[in-house]
Amino acid sequence: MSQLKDTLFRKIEEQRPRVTRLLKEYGQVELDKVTIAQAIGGVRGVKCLVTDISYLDPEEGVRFRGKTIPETFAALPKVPGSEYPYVEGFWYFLLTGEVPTMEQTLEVVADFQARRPVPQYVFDALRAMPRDLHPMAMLSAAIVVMQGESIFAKRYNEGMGKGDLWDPMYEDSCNLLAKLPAIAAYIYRLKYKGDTPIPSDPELDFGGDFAHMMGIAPPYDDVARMYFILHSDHESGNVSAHTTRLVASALADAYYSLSAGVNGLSGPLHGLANQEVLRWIQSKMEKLGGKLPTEEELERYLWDTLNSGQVIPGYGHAVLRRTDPRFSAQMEFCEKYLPNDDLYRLVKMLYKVAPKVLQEHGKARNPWPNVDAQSGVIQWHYGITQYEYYTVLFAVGRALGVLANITWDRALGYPLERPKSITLDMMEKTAGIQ
Ligand SMILES: CC(=O)SCCNC(=O)CCNC(=O)[C@H](O)C(C)(C)COP(=O)(O)OP(=O)(O)OC[C@H]1O[C@@H](n2cnc3c(N)ncnc32)[C@H](O)[C@@H]1OP(=O)(O)O
Ligand SMILES: O=C([O-])CC(=O)C(=O)O
Repeated sequence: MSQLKDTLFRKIEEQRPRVTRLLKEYGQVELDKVTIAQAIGGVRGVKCLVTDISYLDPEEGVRFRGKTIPETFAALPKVPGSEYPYVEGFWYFLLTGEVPTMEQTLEVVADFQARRPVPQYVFDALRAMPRDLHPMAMLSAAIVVMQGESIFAKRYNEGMGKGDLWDPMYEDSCNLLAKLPAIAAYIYRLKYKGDTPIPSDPELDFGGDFAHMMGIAPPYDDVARMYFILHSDHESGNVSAHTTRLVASALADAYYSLSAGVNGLSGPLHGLANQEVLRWIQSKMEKLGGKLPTEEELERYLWDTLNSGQVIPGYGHAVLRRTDPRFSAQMEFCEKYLPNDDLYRLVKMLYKVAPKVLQEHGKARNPWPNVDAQSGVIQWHYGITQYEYYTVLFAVGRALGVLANITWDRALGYPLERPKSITLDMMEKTAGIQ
């Protein structure tokens, strides 16, 4: 058994009695109450999910396994000559909560390299799709088309007991993760680079190989590592994480579950917002003949967008109540590597103007930027100007978090998710209206 799997199993055995005790001795303790506004309003704020992979504090932002973003970057082993950690070491950390040594990290790197080859039929399937299909639809289809590879589904059909299902879920998760960079890069080169895929370099790490297959020179390898880690997890109530987990709760395998989660990420209020930010900015610049808007022009554009009933993409959040630290982490990167980039200057101007406008508008509970307000700019700078592709990058990162979550869900024996619904009549009766 690998050191990662061994450590994971030890951690699982530590956590199982905690769940059993909570259920048996404290199962009736109330965690929360649900109001009518919450039931109608997307279950906002109701504490009814459990995960240890990450936690989102409204003021502080996300912590992965208890560590803030800067703490996470500082703690994990770095790729030699790079400023950012191995994605593989981060996977070890997300799964186990332990910071791996360099040796443990390199074991995962080698394990992922061995799992990396993508079945030819995935590429054939991608080639058979309409070339103008959205890259998120291509990614979701490429993931689900591999469902026949699922070890989880095989073991389940062979009658494997519930308590052991975490093992094939872990195996499927590692297999899927290791293949995602090649699939994502293939989609990019097929759609936007004249059908010129670049084969994987078996010596490279997850982020390095992705940059290589995209055909983009360093420091894009570090951009990829940073990007995948930043987008990985945001506790389990967000649409992509929750969808993945919900589907997996019916004991669907990782291929079905991740494909479903990727579909959820494709909504413009969720992961697609990063493409929308660029689309929104570009549309203004086109109207100005390619010029950057002034602060006044930008403010007017913000009001025009709001007055036409649309949202300002990249701003607001269902949980956060301050600037997203993932936005700040990317801003730090921009300050260092692309301080004079026009688009970055515009994003900074937007950061100055938009919160004021949103506050004055008075609807959004959080007028501050989220991760999506910043991430497209970096990609654009390194040549990925096809903004409809940005959510694919988000999805590769998000796979780390959601696959860690569903592995743990099976380890802790969490059951089928099935909240109760009521009718409007019943709700009115409860409210004393009828
Ligand atoms: C990775 C991620 O998923 S991060 C989020 C990415 N999404 C975006 O950036 C899209 C723009 N933002 C939004 O649409 C929202 O802020 C969401 C979807 C992220 C959160 O939604 P909610 O939790 O419902 O936010 P909130 O409680 O603040 O909403 C209250 C009102 O303010 C509006 N509002 C919230 N954010 C914005 C915004 N950026 N621009 C305009 N209006 C907004 C909501 O649409 C809602 O209006 P309504 O009462 O007419 O329905
Ligand atoms: O937490 C959320 O609801 C949305 C988000 O930022 C993410 O999933 O990364």
